[in-house]
Amino acid sequence: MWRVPWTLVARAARGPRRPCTRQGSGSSAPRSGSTIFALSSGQGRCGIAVIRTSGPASGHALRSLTAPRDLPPARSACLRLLRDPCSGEPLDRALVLWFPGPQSFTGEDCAEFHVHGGPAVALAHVEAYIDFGEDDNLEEGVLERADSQVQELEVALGTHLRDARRGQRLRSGAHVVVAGPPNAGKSSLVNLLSRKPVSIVSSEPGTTRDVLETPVDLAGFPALLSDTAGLREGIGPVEQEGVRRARKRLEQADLILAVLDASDLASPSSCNFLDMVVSPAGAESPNGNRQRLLLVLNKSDLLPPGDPDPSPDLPPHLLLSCLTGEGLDSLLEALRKELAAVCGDPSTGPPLLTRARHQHHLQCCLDALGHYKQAKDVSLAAEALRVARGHLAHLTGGGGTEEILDIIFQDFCVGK
Ligand SMILES: Nc1nc2c(ncn2[C@@H]2O[C@H](COP(=O)(O)OP(=O)(O)OP(=O)(O)O)[C@@H](O)[C@H]2O)c(=O)[nH]1
Ligand SMILES: [K+]
Ligand SMILES: [Mg+2]
Repeated sequence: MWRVPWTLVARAARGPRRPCTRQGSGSSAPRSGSTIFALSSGQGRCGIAVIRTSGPASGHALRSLTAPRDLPPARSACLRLLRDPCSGEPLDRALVLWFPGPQSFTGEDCAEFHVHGGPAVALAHVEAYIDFGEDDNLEEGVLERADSQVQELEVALGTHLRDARRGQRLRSGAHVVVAGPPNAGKSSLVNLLSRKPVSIVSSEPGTTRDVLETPVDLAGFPALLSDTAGLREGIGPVEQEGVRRARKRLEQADLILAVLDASDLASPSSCNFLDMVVSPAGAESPNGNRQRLLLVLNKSDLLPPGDPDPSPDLPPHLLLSCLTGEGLDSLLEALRKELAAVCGDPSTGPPLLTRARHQHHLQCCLDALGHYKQAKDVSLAAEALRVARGHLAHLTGGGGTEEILDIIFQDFCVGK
């Protein structure tokens, strides 16, 4: 909910339906051609919402909402009082920007409105009830409205917080663990993906004994790639420790790259790895998550020609030859899809919380909203909202006491 109704910007962008009687608006009728408008800030509730218009009526929309002042200088942010173009009623004090075409993102005339919203308006409703509850002018259902807005805010914050880990992965890198039986070509794959000789490669099974980490750019995503010891039983104490560490690393993986030797799928170590690592990853864990895993059948160059898939019964898999590089492009494409899901794709998904500070304040805000719901007394409920607002203000810098009083007088016509 914004203090400037969205529909008003829409109406202004379409041009006036009936003549405005306000004096000195200076607004000229829009030129022909359609003007579009959209909320261009992120999804969900926010302290400031940005509404953008593009098209010939943008200048008209901006002029009529900021009348009697004229258009701000091009491409400079200006603070303006926004008013309902017809009634002249003040709506919000907002930052506005004017981008005359063709020097704009779209090439057309564009305008931006940075308007207030969010917690100050939820909180103002409750405070109005406390301070002016006896007032006949106070609208019915104010508290019910506040309750439902708190509920919406809770849902939106919960969604953002669940995204937090994805944001952290995007910043610090997803943990991608390469695992498989001895000699499957795990180290060869790590070297291929990191484009440098990170791990020793040899024909001797049990070459890699410890976890070897290397930061890499995997299909455009930052990742921490770990090479691990081949998983097998009946070995000496040093290799056993390597296997223990490999298993531990597998538990922490955001994505497992499971490597098998395509020419050796029937061996006990391959079967054992399929049973112990690959099959369980397909099953849902008690918390409803699935371990992400890409199954790679390496050494495809050793397969007899004309036998494209050595094992159609296996779970979905990719064929690869680290020796020839065949299948690498398909693997990178599969990695890109998996990592976009793990890290979140910043170009398409909701805004990601990449900072621990953001996460902390959003969690505290969510806790305070929980206290609001439990509060038996309306003053305690308002105090909980004040705390919630304080945490959000750390992120947005808005929603002060004056702003709240402003909304009380504006929305509820009290004291008049
Ligand atoms: N033909 C063929 N040989 C490969 C391929 N990839 C790896 N190799 C060979 O397979 C052997 C084992 O490779 P590594 O990369 O050391 O295998 P690993 O899984 O790391 O082995 P451990 O660390 O001992 O568990 C080496 O001789 C590699 O040259 C491939 O695609 N084709
Ligand atoms: K080896
Ligand atoms: Mg190795």
